[in-house]
Amino acid sequence: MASITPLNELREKIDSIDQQILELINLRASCAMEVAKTKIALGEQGTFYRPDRESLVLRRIKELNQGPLPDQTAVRFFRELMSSCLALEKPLDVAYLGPEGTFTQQAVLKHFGNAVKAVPAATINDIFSAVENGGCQFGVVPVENSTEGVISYTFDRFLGSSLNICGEVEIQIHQNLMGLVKDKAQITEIFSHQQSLAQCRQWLEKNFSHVKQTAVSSNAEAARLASVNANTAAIAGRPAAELYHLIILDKNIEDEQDNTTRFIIIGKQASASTGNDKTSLVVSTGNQPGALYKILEPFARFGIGMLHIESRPSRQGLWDYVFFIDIEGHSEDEQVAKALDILRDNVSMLKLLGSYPRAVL
Ligand SMILES: O=C(O)C(=O)C[C@]1(C(=O)O)C=C[C@@H](O)C=C1
Repeated sequence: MASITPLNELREKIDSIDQQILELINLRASCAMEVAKTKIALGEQGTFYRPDRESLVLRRIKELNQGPLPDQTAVRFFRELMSSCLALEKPLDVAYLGPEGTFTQQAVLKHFGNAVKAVPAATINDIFSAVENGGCQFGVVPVENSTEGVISYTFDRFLGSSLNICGEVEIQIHQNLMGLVKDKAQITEIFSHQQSLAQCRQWLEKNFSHVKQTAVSSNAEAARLASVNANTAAIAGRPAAELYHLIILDKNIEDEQDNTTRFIIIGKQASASTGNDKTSLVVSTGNQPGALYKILEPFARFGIGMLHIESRPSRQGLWDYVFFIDIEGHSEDEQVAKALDILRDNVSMLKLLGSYPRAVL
């Protein structure tokens, strides 16, 4: 039999490694506190959080990682470590679509780590307002879902806002049926957010075609309602079931297995170029001939990939539209800046919503 290392010997080794790790993470934390002093001395105390730097740190960890821990695990550790370092510099308040237990709250924690204070807001409008009036430094709002398409309210709210997009995060959405009763035959009403009901449309049709469906303000609110109304159920994420002590009756009931929601981080500050960014903008052309061509041509000319284009009513006149566009690159990158200069001349309105690092996690 091959010789094995005694357990106590291995545990002594682990204890010693843990001690070194602890010393090192505290060394890193002290360094971050020094960074804070430097930022204050430079008059940059308004921008302790640096999305560009964070994405560079996380990407570097991914490149450096030799395993056996998977890249995603290594990155998650450093995500938490940086989150705690930032909290020593300046604790962040981040508004999200509450109540507790929503997918937007998961998005906050995935993007910022657990050391931020996640502040629930009742509506997407309230998230924008909380950031605009300074109650929270940042907000996280959903923009599109791979099954159901764009969250139009977020786009519309951006039109009248001066906030910037300074990051993005994606969450794979798994929907679950949950309730107080184990017997599904007793369920007379199902609560969920309208987006989630839509993401489970076929499943509901197959399993609960005669049961009343009620759209409510969030999945977590649906779970709360199911916890206080007998013979009802909710469709929501796992954290909502835990929060409201509900039994998961069916899991992963979304119609599309890759069901993913993309969220953006909104704030007052801009993010510097990292070499792996996206830029979001909104343009209006009026009803001129070749309008769409005039939008697309500058990007084609400078070899800039267009990731998304979406038209929305401008709310300025009947059949007048604006285009929300995501492109590759940062507005300060040379080629992107050139394309934007030309685009500005081609359209009646161009508003940059922000350049931000691509999601790492
Ligand atoms: O480099 C900075 O500007 C820091 O404040 C340090 C640090 C980090 O812990 O690495 C912390 C917070 C910022 O969001 C980015 C990075």
